[in-house]
Amino acid sequence: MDHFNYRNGTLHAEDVPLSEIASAVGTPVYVYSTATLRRHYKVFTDAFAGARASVFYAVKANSNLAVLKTLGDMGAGADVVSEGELRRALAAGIPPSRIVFSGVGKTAEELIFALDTGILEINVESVNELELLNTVAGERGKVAEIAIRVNPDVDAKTHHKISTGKKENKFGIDIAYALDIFKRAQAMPNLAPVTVAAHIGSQLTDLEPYRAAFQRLADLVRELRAEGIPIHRVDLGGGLGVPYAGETPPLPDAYAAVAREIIEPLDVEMLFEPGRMIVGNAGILLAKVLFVKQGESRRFVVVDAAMNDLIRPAMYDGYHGLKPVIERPEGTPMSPADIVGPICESGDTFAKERPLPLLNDGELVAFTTAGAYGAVMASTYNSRPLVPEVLVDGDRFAVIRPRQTYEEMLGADRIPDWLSGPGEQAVPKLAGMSG
Ligand SMILES: Cc1ncc(COP(=O)(O)O)c(C=O)c1O
Ligand SMILES: N[C@@H](CCCC[NH3+])C(=O)O
Repeated sequence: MDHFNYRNGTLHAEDVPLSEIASAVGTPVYVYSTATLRRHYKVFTDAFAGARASVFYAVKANSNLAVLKTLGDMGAGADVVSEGELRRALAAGIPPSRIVFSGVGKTAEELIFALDTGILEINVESVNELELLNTVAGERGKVAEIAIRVNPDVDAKTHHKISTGKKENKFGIDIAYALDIFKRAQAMPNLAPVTVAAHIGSQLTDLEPYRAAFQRLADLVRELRAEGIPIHRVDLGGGLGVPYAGETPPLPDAYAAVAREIIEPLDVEMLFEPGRMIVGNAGILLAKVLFVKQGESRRFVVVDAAMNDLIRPAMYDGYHGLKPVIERPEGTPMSPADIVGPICESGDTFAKERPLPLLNDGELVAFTTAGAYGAVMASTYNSRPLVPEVLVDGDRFAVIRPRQTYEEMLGADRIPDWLSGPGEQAVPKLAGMSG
């Protein structure tokens, strides 16, 4: 359930007409609903009521500070995957004790920053990382509590680009090596391996892969304990899917029931890292139709948003619903249309042959379920400035990230002296050219 609904014939975010946001901020613009954010966080945490469970929101899904603060104020922790995300979580007021650091390739600088910050734990994903962390922790006179992320070799049955728990994926330590590697970690003077972690993929719509993975983790915990390694937390990752196109992902209650059934008997604290499930439906991308172009065989609707603003359709063939901001009466005839952006690539297509009502030049449309992996994956490809983000709360809204200006975008580049010296022409020489 979200809070983007038609009221008086026009699409609203909570109590604010989207047309009002477009007039104030322009398009394209991401719009998020506080009520949906809060609702989804609550539904997820309620599913674990009475359990020893904590939620570490996966910052990568939407890292805007206002979004982090909204969730952090409700008690959410943060799962971060870079120093940048760690700094964001801290800036939003999330205490270090509620932060975990995942990721397959952390730098020494990032590990040091995490240690100095005193976060809850670092999720280690390779032997080399164990050694590096042991060294840097030793240099700082610390014993770091760590999780070891294992790869349980389970097929998450999701898009291959976002599946992370199969042997052929780069993530975690093969579960077959886990016992040995936990023992090595245990023997390192500056590490305390206390957590078994896994994350098998994103946008899961089936509980069975979770069941299989959790079972393997539970077996591993028993094995580790039998070897004297005192595991007291299990980090079960994130990945719960959302309905983009009529999928019926498991509800948090059903997901929680599986986790509780398999993990609770171990008497450990359960850590969860949901991202998309919390923010996906809490955001839309509001855009304007520039031109409707009738080709010989296709109707193209060219909008002012593009793949640089929302890359999911181009990258994962991701589906996002499209709603005209002005509601159409029931029974309005539909005909297929391709929704495309202005970028010079055919991949800049949001939807192909999507049944849609007639759309008019200049009218507003909303791409739905764009709160997760939308703004965070934006780029300035084709020198299109990053689009703004707006947060709605009831009948008020605030710009939580302004539109990048052309000055900011161009000002980030530097022209070296040798191109801009007096009397020189700023034409780079081809490699290998003399003179
Ligand atoms: C380690 C880790 N935790 C949590 C998540 C959050 O995933 P999702 O947004 O699918 O819940 C991800 C991304 O898939 C991840 O890599
Ligand atoms: N970016 C992906 C999800 C990646 C999950 C990262 N762990 C998507 O939009 O579906």
